[in-house]
Amino acid sequence: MRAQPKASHFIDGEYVEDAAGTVIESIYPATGEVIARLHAATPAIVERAIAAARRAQPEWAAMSPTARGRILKRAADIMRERNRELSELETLDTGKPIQETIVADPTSGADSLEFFGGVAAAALNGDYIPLGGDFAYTKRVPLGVCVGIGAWNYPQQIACWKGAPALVAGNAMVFKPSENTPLGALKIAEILIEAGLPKGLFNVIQGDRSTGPLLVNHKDVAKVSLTGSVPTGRKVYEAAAAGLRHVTMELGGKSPLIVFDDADLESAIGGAMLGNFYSTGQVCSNGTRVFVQKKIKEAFLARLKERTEAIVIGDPMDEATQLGPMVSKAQRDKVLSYTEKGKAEGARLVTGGGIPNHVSGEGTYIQPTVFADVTDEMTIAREEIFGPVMCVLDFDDEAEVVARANATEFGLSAGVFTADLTRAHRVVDRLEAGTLWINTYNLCPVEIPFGGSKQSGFGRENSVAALNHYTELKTVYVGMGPVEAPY
Ligand SMILES: NC(=O)c1ccc[n+]([C@@H]2O[C@H](COP(=O)([O-])OP(=O)(O)OC[C@H]3O[C@@H](n4cnc5c(N)ncnc54)[C@H](O)[C@@H]3O)[C@@H](O)[C@H]2O)c1
Ligand SMILES: C[N+](C)(C)CC=O
Ligand SMILES: [K+]
Repeated sequence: MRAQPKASHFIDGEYVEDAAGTVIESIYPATGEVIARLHAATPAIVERAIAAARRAQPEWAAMSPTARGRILKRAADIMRERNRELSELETLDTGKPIQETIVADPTSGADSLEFFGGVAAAALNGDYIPLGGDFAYTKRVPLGVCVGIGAWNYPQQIACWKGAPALVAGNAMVFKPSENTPLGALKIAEILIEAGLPKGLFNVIQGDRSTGPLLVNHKDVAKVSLTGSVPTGRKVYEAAAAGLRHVTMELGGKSPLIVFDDADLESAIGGAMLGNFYSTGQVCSNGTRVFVQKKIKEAFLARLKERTEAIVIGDPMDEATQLGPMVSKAQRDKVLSYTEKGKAEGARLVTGGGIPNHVSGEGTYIQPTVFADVTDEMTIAREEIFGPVMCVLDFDDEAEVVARANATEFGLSAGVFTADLTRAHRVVDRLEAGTLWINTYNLCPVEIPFGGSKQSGFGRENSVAALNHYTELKTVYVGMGPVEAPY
């Protein structure tokens, strides 16, 4: 098997196997080939990982932030040196085209390690609070053992987006990747050790929805950060609440992307395509409800159809390929069931809607799909599809579109394309979402906070804001005079 790691788990600085765990296979979605066969963590493996994290954490927390950051920055450098190898692994594990992984996946992970490594020295300070003669100060202290649970769309990025802030703040982490994409996180764990991270601080264990609860319910776990769907988020939040554990929830969405008739048409279409077809539509923040103002609707659709039909679908390892397969057959079937629902509920199919002929076979390919004349009540306009399916809705005026854009339980992201900057800022101010874009879409550099509101979750990843979610404040009041008691 061409991507078989040394063993399933990485605990306390080394690869560990326990063949008693149920088998997890990583399948290369382009061909159906099994590229690695691993085992889910048994309860004994979970215990071992959490015990290792617990043992290693206090000494790590006692180091200076600068010293911790130096190790993360070294790991970032190693990731960049091995970008090709890591990108190929990410492509094998996810099916995403190498054209994307080579610029977006390990690179974004390295950005996170570099950013948190760099800001640590300045961003973990406390405050001094003068109180007349007395004073107080605050310390920003780590939480302890943190659990990270990942989705399958950005395996290496997710491992780093959770691992980097957790580690630099002085925590230890046990990370469980998605059972669909188990490989990338193991490489990150290896690289961190090579960069000088003491053993036990970043552990990776494999498993599925039955393994997750063993971590979330564990008495020694202080925090859980999940990237996943809303239903999983509810379960994990509930389990974490029983132990009063901290949580960060990066969940799903059905984000609006609003195109006003004064927008630059090519840019708006490009933004809408990136926000629906990148990573074969498997992006949480995608702008899947594209609201186009009526005057430009037909021009928008005609050009969108032309550009969509020119997308190169094929072998993900070919540099020319722009759209790879979906991560799994189950996910493709789910997406196809939505395209059928779209047709049945009366949406106009502009392009796509099925499986492309020239790359069929075992590969889980799907056509990039555009529906027009979508109405707010249709299933495809309400539920997260998580595939390359764009819904185009039309609107007359600003107040109407803002109300309709907000009429969803989700609140991850939103976008506005317009030449009128006053309107752009007014509209984003009214949109209910955690991350918003004006005249672009889906850009998530590490410098800016990312996360959702409403049912899309809470807590933020990236930027200095993420450190607040991996630390808590300790307040110290210092009395400087005699204690005056009334008795
Ligand atoms: N907001 C974000 O940053 C973001 C990023 C990527 C994906 N997503 C969302 O993730 C979803 C797709 O990913 P997915 O299908 O892997 O999601 P999922 O919810 O099925 O699984 C996510 C992870 O949770 C684990 N899990 C499942 N049930 C669990 C439980 N009861 N306790 C603990 N862990 C459990 C899974 O094994 C997996 O590792 C989409 O909804 C997408 O929008 C969100
Ligand atoms: C965070 N992001 C948008 C890169 C990937 C979410 O699925
Ligand atoms: K896979």
